[in-house]
Amino acid sequence: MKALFDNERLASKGASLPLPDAAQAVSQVESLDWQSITDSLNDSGNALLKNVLTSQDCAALASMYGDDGHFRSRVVMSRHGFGRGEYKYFSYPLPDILQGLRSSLYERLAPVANLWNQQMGIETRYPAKHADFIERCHDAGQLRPTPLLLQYGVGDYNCLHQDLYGEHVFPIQVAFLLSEPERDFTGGEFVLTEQRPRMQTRPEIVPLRQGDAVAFAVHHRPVQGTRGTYRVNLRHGVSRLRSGQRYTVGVIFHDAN
Ligand SMILES: O=C(O)CCC(=O)C(=O)O
Ligand SMILES: [Fe+2]
Repeated sequence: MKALFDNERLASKGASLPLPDAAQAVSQVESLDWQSITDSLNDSGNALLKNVLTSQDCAALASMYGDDGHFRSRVVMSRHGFGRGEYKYFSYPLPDILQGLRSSLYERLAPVANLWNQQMGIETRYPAKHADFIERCHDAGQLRPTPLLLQYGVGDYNCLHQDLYGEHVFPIQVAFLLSEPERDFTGGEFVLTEQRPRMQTRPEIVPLRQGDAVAFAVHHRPVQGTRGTYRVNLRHGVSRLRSGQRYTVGVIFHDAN
């Protein structure tokens, strides 16, 4: 339980650890097996990205929670019926590690997003570079950064939802687990549901460890059926924490109105 108390102490004091270096995290992203991640996204709408962040990166990111200089706003989930727990949206400029992860992940995911749109008969195509997609968001008035840091304590949970913030949507997002299951917290599973036309909803738990990430569909994805392609509707959330404290970083590629 030591790490938990360290996190708690840091968060409550508002002390941040030294900022992690972006270069190592980006090279970790680049060394992942993107063919198998792409296959997993196409087959099941989500993919596990193992060991992207070191435990030091995770501790440094979680410790930012107490330092309001990094954030543009704070949301207490129970006030909005979103669940229980809270989160803060980062402000621009993002910490280097998040800026680096956001653009390197985008470059790998954009081809998958383009294939999905083609299969779903959606005309939108995504440029190769994240900066060009962000310019499209900003030109449409979606100016506010969406990457966020979430904090859960005992009894907290995140209701099933979709992170849509305006007309422009990048259809895949990524969440990083900063805490270690069974050591720092119990419960608190990352949950995905997939609603298929005229069928019952399919649940899935993604078994994340500290430093892992999950890439998943924001709202729809194509599924190949016997009579052609159909669209399924996805939501994600977090089951109730039974004990401890859990931090995550969410990387959403579109900006918000
Ligand atoms: O805390 C989590 O695992 C889920 C976070 C989330 O909703 C998001 O990253 O959009
Ligand atoms: Fe979310």
